[in-house]
Amino acid sequence: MIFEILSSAAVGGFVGYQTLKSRGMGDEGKKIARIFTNSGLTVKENGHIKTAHLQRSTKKEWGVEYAFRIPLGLSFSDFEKRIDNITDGLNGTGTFDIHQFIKAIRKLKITKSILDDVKVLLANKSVKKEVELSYNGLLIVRVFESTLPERYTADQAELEQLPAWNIIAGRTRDKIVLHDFEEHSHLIVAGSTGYGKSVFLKNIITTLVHKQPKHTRLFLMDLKGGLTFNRYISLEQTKGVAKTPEEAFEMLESAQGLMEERMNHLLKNQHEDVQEAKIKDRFFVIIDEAADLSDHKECQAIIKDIARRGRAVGFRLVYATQYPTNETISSQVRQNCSARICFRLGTGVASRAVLDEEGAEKLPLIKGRAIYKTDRIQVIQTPILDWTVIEGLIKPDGGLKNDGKQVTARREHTLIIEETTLS
Ligand SMILES: Nc1ncnc2c1ncn2[C@@H]1O[C@H](COP(=O)(O)OP(=O)(O)OP(=O)(O)O)[C@@H](O)[C@H]1O
Repeated sequence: MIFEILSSAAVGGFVGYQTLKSRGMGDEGKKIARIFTNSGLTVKENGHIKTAHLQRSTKKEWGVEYAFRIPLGLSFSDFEKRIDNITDGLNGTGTFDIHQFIKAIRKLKITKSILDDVKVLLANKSVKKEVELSYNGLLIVRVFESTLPERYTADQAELEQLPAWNIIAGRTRDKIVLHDFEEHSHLIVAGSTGYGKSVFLKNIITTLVHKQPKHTRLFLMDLKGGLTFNRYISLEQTKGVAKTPEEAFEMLESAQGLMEERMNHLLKNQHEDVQEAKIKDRFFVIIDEAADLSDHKECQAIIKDIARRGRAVGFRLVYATQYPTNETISSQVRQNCSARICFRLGTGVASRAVLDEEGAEKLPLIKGRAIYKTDRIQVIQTPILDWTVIEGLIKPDGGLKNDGKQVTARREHTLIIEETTLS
């Protein structure tokens, strides 16, 4: 089950116009307990009806965190199922803050559209708070005063601070979430068309190339025609860009050959993995629209092999698709991808094919809004890297702005696979 769930109803609300003053923290805590009781989250003990008991409430920058003790006989998932009751209860008319509303009205500029602006304020006056639930021995209810941003533009300073082999997965309301390719070697990226998969893949490539120019090696496969990776073709880190299943097969065979070579090297030197062997190079096999390879048995066999054996030898698989099903994402790939990033999907069935649970179909219609799943689940806004930022990191002609490296000449053919040495 999803540990943290956002109330999509609250997205887009005029959250800036309300504060906790409408109800004190104590009142709100009691109100949440009442919502629990009224929505049936109770047990009967010694003739008394009991629900979760409020242990503490803590004011945070982003809102208030409440910790409840769950009574024996109820579980976290019982409460999770009532997320909508909690959210709706907190956003009912009872939370309407007249003072804040008047303040908001005063802030309005007197223009022709003032009547419309007031209507919007009225329509949104009770759509304010977002709620997340999690469990750490206590039931944690986080009530947010601010919504997730609808756009998050990562800047160069943020990229510079990233630890090695980390990329920015996105941001929540209160923090930036990183994806660490050393910890979670393989990643599934899924989502309906137009919600941000390609932008996310570019974010991965740009960050890796910028941060680890000497040690990043890229096998790029774009079965949608090659446009996604167009600007990366000439990078010296790019070992090739495949655009058809045939080219992808050739590239995958080459990647598998290198993987085998590394495996033998580690075996010969009695190392368990690249970290222990202090081998710095990492090979990223990035496939955009991987569903187009799902019928290609030979490609599938190699992809599964990379997913299964790649981690120890420094191979990282990024498997992106807009058509997630049990057929397009094989069970071997799913089992070996300990991280998944899932943009909005059309159905709960599709969501289950990526996340092993529903949830992606309930994400709001916001580009870049995604569920990031590792050992926990977080709803994030993925970064959008402006081309000006990318071009600040990667020269337009394909060379890198790193260490005064030589600019690699643009290649004639897209599929060029080079030999490499262990380092
Ligand atoms: N993180 C983001 N934040 C804000 N807007 C975004 C974000 N990611 C993508 N977008 C917007 O959505 C558009 C489509 O994104 P993108 O090309 O990544 O979609 P896609 O999922 O790869 O779609 P397709 O599968 O059809 O290629 C982008 O051009 C951009 O305007």
